[in-house]
Amino acid sequence: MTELKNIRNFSIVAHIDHGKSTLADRLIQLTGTVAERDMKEQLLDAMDIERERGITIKANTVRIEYPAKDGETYVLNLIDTPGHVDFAYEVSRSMQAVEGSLLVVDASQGVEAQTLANVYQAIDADHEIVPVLNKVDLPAADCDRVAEQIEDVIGIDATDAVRISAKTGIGIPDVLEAIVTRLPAPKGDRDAPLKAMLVDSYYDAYLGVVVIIRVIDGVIKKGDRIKMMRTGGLYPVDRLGVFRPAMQNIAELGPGEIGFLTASIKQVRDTRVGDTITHEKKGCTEPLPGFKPAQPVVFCGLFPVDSAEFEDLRDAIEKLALNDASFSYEMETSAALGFGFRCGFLGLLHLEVIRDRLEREYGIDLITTAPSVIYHVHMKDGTMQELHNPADMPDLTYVDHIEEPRIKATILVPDEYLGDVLKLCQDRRGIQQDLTYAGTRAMVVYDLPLNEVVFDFYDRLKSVTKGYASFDYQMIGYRADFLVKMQVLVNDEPVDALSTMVHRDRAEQRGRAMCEKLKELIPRHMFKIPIQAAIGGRVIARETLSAMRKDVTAKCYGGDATRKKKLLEKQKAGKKKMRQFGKVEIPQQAFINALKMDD
Ligand SMILES: Nc1nc2c(ncn2[C@@H]2O[C@H](COP(=O)(O)OP(=O)(O)OP(=O)(O)O)[C@@H](O)[C@H]2O)c(=O)[nH]1
Repeated sequence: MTELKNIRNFSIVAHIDHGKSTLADRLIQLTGTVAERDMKEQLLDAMDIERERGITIKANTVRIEYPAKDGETYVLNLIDTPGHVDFAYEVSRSMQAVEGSLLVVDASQGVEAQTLANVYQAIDADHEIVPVLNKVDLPAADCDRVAEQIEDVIGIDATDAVRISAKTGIGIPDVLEAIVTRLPAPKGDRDAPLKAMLVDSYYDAYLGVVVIIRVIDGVIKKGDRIKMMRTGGLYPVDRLGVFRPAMQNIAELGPGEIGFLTASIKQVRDTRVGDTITHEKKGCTEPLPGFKPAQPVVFCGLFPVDSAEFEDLRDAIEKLALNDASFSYEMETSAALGFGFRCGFLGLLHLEVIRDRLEREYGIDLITTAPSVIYHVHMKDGTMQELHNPADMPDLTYVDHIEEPRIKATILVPDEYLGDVLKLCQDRRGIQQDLTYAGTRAMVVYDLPLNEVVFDFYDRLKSVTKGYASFDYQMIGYRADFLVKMQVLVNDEPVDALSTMVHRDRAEQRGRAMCEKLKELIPRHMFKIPIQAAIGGRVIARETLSAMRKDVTAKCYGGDATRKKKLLEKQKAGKKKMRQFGKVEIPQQAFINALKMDD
């Protein structure tokens, strides 16, 4: 066990491509955690395993031993954090598990959108922050300007920013010294009852569920019987260890330490990020504050393009769910799409990640239906139903009112794009709460319906701001509004998968846009296809996709007029038949693209 004063726990925050992974590799290499000649092999190994098992190894924590200039040897624990708003809760938990952050900024680029979102999380967690200017080897690097920018925009002192090149190795020893001298040691009480935070967990094919923990107080040993305070689960600790970065067993973990345990836990679902782990007997009484169970907020249907692949899809979804507690699913059938699953996600990125993995790793072509949020449908008899799928909307005569989830969205944007951002938020039924400036960046806070954000808000925001806006949100609760279910009828048949909930005032506009889009997206058939949007029984928008005309008379060179007429009549009858029974083929991308609004 390491003494508290010789431990430093930290994370690295950075914008994509600013060099976070390269720096982490360098730190590991320089401290001999991995012998030089093993370096490549080690990293490759991990990737192979990842590929082989078809899972992402989530545990990106590593323990480094560093003999500092003061003659003492320090244990440095690095925790990697996911970098997207969907995982904001996971990020905030990992941030709680460490005392400091390295803020890596590319000295040739400067502070960018994600730098801000991530660094504010670190500030919220009361971290000591060491700014690191990376890529000083590049001719375009301008450390003084970027240091000034960090001070202006983020408001932290950057006079002592460490200047490095993670690529060539310049300055890496200074980073290690800065970690030891500028970040605080953790606090904790060895003699208090065990209190540890569950930071993360993942499924390993050989070891089962591996749980990453940060010990706050007390000591955990192999063989101890532990209790998860939120879920109530009781387990004996089979194995205790640290990542260096390969797994290494260890006899005990004390206050301030970060490591992993395995305890015959069957599924990742049985572990909850942010839970408090203590001893079954003589445990601590108060769990750690701030625990929030992962709650899916965005739902959509996933259907196989080829219905024969339904069983494969089921297998794949079950496998993914084992490793992801925040993802939920249940079977669903749709008249248009057959058998599939209604799945719940933490947000849109999460949805995309899962969909991508199903397609790429499991080779299943999918139809994704319109994402939806959970509505609260208040019935006239005083009861409330949660609506996850617009297709399940109860009969309106029994409905009193409908509430929708709202979010508080914080957007940081260079001021030249502010106008576009305000317009976008306004278009999405946003209510402005705040507008302030930090340097040349504006920070706007909006109260927005989640419904208006789940679809393509983030894409639109990125496109109107050329990628310079950062966006973060939190749920703030439910509020009633005039919401209706809009159905889409293709060839007079309602297509459930295209049903959406919309605000009544926007329904016509949305309906029209959707019908126009579908007209472009559905290929012509041999018959005429009406495409309609309707609320209840009332059609509010309509387009007609004209038929592909097959000229049956073309073959009758000359010939007499009656024969031509006969043939045309036959064709008409045939068309009628098809119109009646005809099945319209709606291409896969139509389900998603029809909903993209061009504002
Ligand atoms: N010239 C130069 N290139 C660097 C330096 N550090 C990193 N790079 C390069 O920058 C690119 C991004 O580096 P990564 O370490 O993958 O960045 P990251 O922040 O981890 O990016 P993500 O993993 O995508 O979040 C890579 O091509 C690196 O080789 C540096 O000091 N100098």
